[in-house]
Amino acid sequence: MSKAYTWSELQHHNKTEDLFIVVRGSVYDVTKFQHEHPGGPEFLLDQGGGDVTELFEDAGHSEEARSILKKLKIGVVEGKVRHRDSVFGSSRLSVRNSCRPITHRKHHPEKILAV
Ligand code: HEM
Repeated sequence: MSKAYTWSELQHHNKTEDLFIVVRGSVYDVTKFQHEHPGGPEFLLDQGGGDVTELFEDAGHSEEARSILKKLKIGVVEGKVRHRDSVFGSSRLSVRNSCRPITHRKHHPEKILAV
C-alpha cells in the first residue's frame, strides 16, 4: 500500500542522503537515483521535497526515464496536488465565468440591433 505524505512532511526530504520529489501527485525516493541521473544530481537536489512535474516534462524525458520513475514510487501526496496546471485551470475557469454577459447577449439579438 502506498503511503500518503503531507507537504510539510515532504519538505524535510530535501537532502542528498534523504531525497524525495513529487511528479503528478506521486512521491518518489530519488536518494540513490540522483547519482545515476544523466541530467546530474543537482537538478533533483535543488528541487528536493518539491513538485517537479513541470521540470520533468519540460526536459523531454524518454519512455525509459518514465519507467525508471515508476520504480522509484514510494507514495502519494495527501490532499491537493500543488501543481501550476491546477492554478492555470482555475484562472481559465474564472475567465470563462467573466464571459457570461456575452453569452447572455447572444440570446437576445434584437437588443444588439436596437443599440
Ligand atoms: C526521478 C525523476 C527523474 C528521472 C527518473 C530522470 C531520468 C532521466 C533520464 C533516464 C535521462 C536520460 C535521457 C532520457 O532517457 O530521457 C535524463 C536526462 C535529463 N534529465 Fe532527468 N530524470 C528525472 C528528473 C529530472 C528533473 C526534475 C530534471 C530537472 C530539470 C531533469 C533534467 C534532466 C536533463 C536536463 C536531462 C538531459 C541530460 C543531458 O542529455 O545532458 N530530470 N533524466
